[in-house]
Amino acid sequence: MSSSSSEVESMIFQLHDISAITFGNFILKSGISSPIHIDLHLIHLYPNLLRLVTNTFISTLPSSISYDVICSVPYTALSIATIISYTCSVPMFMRRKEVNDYGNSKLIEGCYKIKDACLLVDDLVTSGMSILETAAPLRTSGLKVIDAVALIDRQQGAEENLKKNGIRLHTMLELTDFVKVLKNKKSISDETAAMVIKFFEENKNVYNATPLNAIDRKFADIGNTVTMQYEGGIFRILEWADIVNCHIISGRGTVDALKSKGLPRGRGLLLLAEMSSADNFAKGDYTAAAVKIAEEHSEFVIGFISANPASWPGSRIYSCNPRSSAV
Ligand SMILES: O=c1ccn([C@@H]2O[C@H](COP(=O)(O)O)[C@@H](O)[C@H]2O)c(=O)[nH]1
Repeated sequence: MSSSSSEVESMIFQLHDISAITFGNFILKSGISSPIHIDLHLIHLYPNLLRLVTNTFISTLPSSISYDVICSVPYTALSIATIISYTCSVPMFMRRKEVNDYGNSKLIEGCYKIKDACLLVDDLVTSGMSILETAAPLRTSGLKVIDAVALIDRQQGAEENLKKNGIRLHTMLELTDFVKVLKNKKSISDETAAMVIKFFEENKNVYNATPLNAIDRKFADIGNTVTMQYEGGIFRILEWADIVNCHIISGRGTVDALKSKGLPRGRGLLLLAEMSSADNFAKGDYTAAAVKIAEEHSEFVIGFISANPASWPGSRIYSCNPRSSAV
């Protein structure tokens, strides 16, 4: 069974009525501002609408994809994924955004087997970053992540971004269709509709336009301390910094600790392999140790800070001069 256009239209009007579709000026996760915003978490307050949304989702799931387990992108899609799991009798597990200091401290909750094909479920995609942030720890845990489904596509680069990262995106509805339906029924003015359609025409790829945030924090302490420095304090670096850097003077525990927090969020790390100050100790065996640690953490360490990268093996993906302003 597939959803009729009248069911889809009814869903769009109800979403608009409960202010799950709003028009104004909103900053998105990708950093861009948008004249339209969708808040699908509101559907949890309206059981009939939740049923309509999840039925639409289930009836439009492509029959071509095969999967053993499903996992939601935290957290709005969690209830949608739960209902899909229940209705289709497919096991589900959950990926947390953060590991709690209490309880079982698990990042991934639920049953799965290594090499299981996992279908990711999201409510809405813009750049596709949330799906990638969810896929990274699952892949590290041995799951295959090849397909992702989302109810709404804002058509702003997610499909291309995910394809580059080996994930096929299947979406049910496009956000511009919402605008057209609301305009046709005079629920929004022609001017608002025209402004929003123009915005989408001019912002087709927010992923490529999104700048990375980096901080020259140079973490150096033991694991427990850098964990607190990374996620806590007044700066809450983990929340916003895509790339951080660290010394390896305390050993690989520093990198282990940063990775445990950063990798699930799709963050990256640069290791200080060399320094430029007179009489510094970051050379020879020290630099070689940095390379070894980087290789052991290759899914998280994206490169090095290095004074003379051409002079030693391993200055692979990205190397940045210690005096550079890039980090
Ligand atoms: O109108 C919107 C736009 C975005 N969201 C939330 O953002 C992520 C999707 O953004 P990506 O850039 O694809 O990561 C999605 O999970 C939404 O929760 C939104 O709610 N409404």
